Amino acid sequence: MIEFQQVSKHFGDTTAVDGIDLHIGKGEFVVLIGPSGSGKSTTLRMMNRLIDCDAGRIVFQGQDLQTLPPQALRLRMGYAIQSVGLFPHWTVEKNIGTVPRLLGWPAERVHARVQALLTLLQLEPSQFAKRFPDELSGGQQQRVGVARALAGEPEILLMDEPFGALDPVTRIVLQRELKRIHQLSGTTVVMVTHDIDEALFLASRIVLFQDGHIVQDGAPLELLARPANDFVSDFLGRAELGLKRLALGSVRDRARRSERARDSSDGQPISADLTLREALSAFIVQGRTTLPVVDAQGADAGVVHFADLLDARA
Ligand SMILES: Nc1ncnc2c1ncn2[C@@H]1O[C@H](COP(=O)(O)OP(=O)(O)OP(=O)(O)O)[C@@H](O)[C@H]1O
Repeated sequence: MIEFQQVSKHFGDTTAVDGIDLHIGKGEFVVLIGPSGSGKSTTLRMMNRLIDCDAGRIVFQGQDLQTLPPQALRLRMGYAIQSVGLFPHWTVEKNIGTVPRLLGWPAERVHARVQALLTLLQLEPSQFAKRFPDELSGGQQQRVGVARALAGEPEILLMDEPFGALDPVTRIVLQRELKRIHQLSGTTVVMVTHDIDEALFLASRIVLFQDGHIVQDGAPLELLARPANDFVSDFLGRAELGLKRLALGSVRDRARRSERARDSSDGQPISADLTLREALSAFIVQGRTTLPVVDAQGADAGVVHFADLLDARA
């Protein structure tokens, strides 16, 4: 899909990105993370040529990026940023339809796409399509920003701190939506974030930057189980590595289906959808070492034991 070969970028005396190699495959959800100033945004902006690299080569869908005109390239790539950047004098509908119109889609197709995206992002079209950006909350504006980035059916979705300015509750709701959209659409996503829990929740792969270099690149569990060095452990939160690992697993995978709770004296049932970290919390709150499990419909789904959390698999 997109490949960086020994790519560097300098701003005067500053080396923002220093000879990185990175290959992002179709359908991946890659999160770029690292301390402030480590080169994440520069790397992302080189993908849609908001910034051009000054050494190395970037190949997109088999073609050298330098041979692709930036305007045409950006119509093939969705881009969502923290400040959203909606056009203030355009309705939500017109904002979301920007790229499809530029691509020359017929009006009915643009309209249908906008309606579908509003629904996907849980903004009721009859309520929101005709509103202007200043008639929306911050979270709703972010949703419109994500819908606009997805509107032209991009080959790749680039996101720079898309949920940065949101309160923690709205942020988690939007993370869940983005995860669902990624699973449904299979769109390749590259996202920059500062939030390690957001990265662990969303990423199929995490790329950790330090001083313009990639220090580690792998699946979330791989980073947590085998951090490459002390910097990686510290960045992931050394004291909480175990808890973060638990957050990657779900009760569904550990429940003993053949066991059954006798009655409510065996504890308050927990949902099979909970993470193992949430289950740990439930064990502590209820003061028990086994808990009944129920599925999304509330039906009996077995029992989970405290000891099952210690299983090294996630
Ligand atoms: N347009 C620019 N002009 C000069 N220096 C720049 C420019 N853009 C980035 N830099 C420098 O390049 C380095 C990498 O910046 P970049 O924005 O890629 O980091 P980042 O990891 O995204 O940081 P943050 O998390 O703070 O957004 C920093 O030292 C930054 O000051």
